[in-house]
Amino acid sequence: MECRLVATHLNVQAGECIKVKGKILPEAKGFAVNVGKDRSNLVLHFNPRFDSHGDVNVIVCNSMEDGMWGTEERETDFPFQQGDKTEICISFDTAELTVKLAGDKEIVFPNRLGLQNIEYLSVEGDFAIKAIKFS
Ligand SMILES: C=CCO[C@@H]1O[C@H](CO)[C@@H](O[C@@H]2O[C@H](CO)[C@H](O)[C@H](OCc3cn(-c4n[nH]c(N)n4)nn3)[C@H]2O)[C@H](O)[C@H]1NC(C)=O
Repeated sequence: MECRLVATHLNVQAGECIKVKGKILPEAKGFAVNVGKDRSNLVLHFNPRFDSHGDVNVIVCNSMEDGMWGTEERETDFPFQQGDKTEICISFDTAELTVKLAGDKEIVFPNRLGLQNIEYLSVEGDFAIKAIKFS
């Protein structure tokens, strides 16, 4: 997937929120928002798939530790449409991450790495970023 943004040396604390706002491309196959310590240690790979890797309209969440993927968790309640504007808010504590989506939908994913702060953010794939907000 094409890398759209990489932010490093962040210091996002538990309870704070990372907001990613943008537009899903009209012919999107998928996009991903990754947060963690660095590119090889992701506490969350949040990957909506419209049609990629054999998945259609599925959100795949996973972690990565020392470059090795963990076990995927999949969500088929899919609140995204190709061509739409959308906003994703990621917050976390030492136990879990919460991803707030459109329509008051939430996805909770375990903080498998036990991270107490987030230093790394990347956005990949068919997504045109409008704004990134840390609050
Ligand atoms: C059925 C047997 C094989 O399982 C498939 O195995 C594929 C390869 O691992 C899985 O796709 C990967 O799933 C990952 C999340 O678990 C990622 O979405 C990965 O694509 C994005 C990606 C990121 N990165 C990456 N490397 N380093 C960093 N920071 N990012 N490398 N590839 C995808 O290529 C794919 O989701 C998985 N499918 C199932 C149903 O399990």
